[in-house]
Amino acid sequence: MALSGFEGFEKRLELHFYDHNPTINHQLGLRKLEFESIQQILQAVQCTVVSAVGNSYFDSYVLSESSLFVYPTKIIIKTCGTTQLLKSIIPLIYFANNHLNFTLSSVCYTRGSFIFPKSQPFPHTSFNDEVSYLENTIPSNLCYKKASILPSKSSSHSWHVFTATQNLHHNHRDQYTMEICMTELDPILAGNFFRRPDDEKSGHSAGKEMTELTGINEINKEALICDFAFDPCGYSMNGIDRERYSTIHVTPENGYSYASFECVGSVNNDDNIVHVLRKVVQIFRPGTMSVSITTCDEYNNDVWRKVAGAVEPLGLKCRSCVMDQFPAIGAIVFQTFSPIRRKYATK
Ligand SMILES: C[S@+](CC[C@H](N)C(=O)[O-])C[C@H]1O[C@@H](n2cnc3c(N)ncnc32)[C@H](O)[C@@H]1O
Repeated sequence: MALSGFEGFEKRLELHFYDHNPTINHQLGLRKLEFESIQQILQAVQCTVVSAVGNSYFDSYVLSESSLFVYPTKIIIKTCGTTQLLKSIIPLIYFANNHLNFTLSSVCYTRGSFIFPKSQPFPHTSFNDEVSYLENTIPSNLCYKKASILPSKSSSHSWHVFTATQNLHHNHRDQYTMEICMTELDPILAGNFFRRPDDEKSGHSAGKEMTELTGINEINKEALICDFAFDPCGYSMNGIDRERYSTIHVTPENGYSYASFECVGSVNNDDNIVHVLRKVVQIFRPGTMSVSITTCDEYNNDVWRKVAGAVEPLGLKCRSCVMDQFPAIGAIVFQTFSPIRRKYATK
């Protein structure tokens, strides 16, 4: 941990691969990578697996610093603290290529603004360094590239995005990814993510207790939840529901409290966005919250209204809203919110 405090803001990488031998790899694809290979990739990042669970669609790992999801042709890896996430790219490409004959076809890197930027090691020392590292690391077939910082009125919340793809075809037209970052959590609610001293519980059973006490289990009642409570505080969970993941990570320490929520969903069922946003706000009551939604261009025209309409009745006000387009990835709408008054509405 940095001397200043734990860096909650995660770095997130989503990598898509092209499978040259779909008949040999069957439907498992990247899920066939051996656990030793995954451990080597995580060693480069400097984190470890805390627990793992899978279903017939994908494998989900809770990490010492956040989460990893492995689908047949897609990997999502999200890490916080002072981890070196971008160092996973070279071993990932190596294992996917040499063990499975997969080729990297797209990269999407996103992150918020670090609370302790000076504590970050290379290549996370600045967004410029991250972009240079990415450009020097990814193969040349990923020729459609874009780097952008989506600003907000609050200097502590801006959204850093780098994308690179090998073609302009949009693969997931009916899917959205929602990434929520929250700071200045309500101190009483943040207290739910501290363990009682000498509780003698395992990280798993203490995590399960936090999941139920806070209502995290009600965000998606269909999801299988893999949760973990750190000692003396901190919480991580992955939810798996058919082909969809969700994930929450909490750094509850006062002064640099932070929580994140991320999920994927279908644009055809966007009522879910409203339900999820409202639950998340009620669990953390943040002082500042950012919401980033990535999806196909057409849908994003009115998603910002849906997001604002979900959280404004709870006492939050939209302070900024920007949109940017990325080749093949789609549009990203980035909004920030803070309470109208210090006190939240109770409904
Ligand atoms: C790994 S968790 C959740 C990560 C998530 N990205 C976040 O910060 O919100 C981080 C929280 O757990 C605490 N923690 C306790 N032991 C830890 C450990 N061994 N590794 C990482 N975090 C630990 C940190 O102080 C922090 O409050």
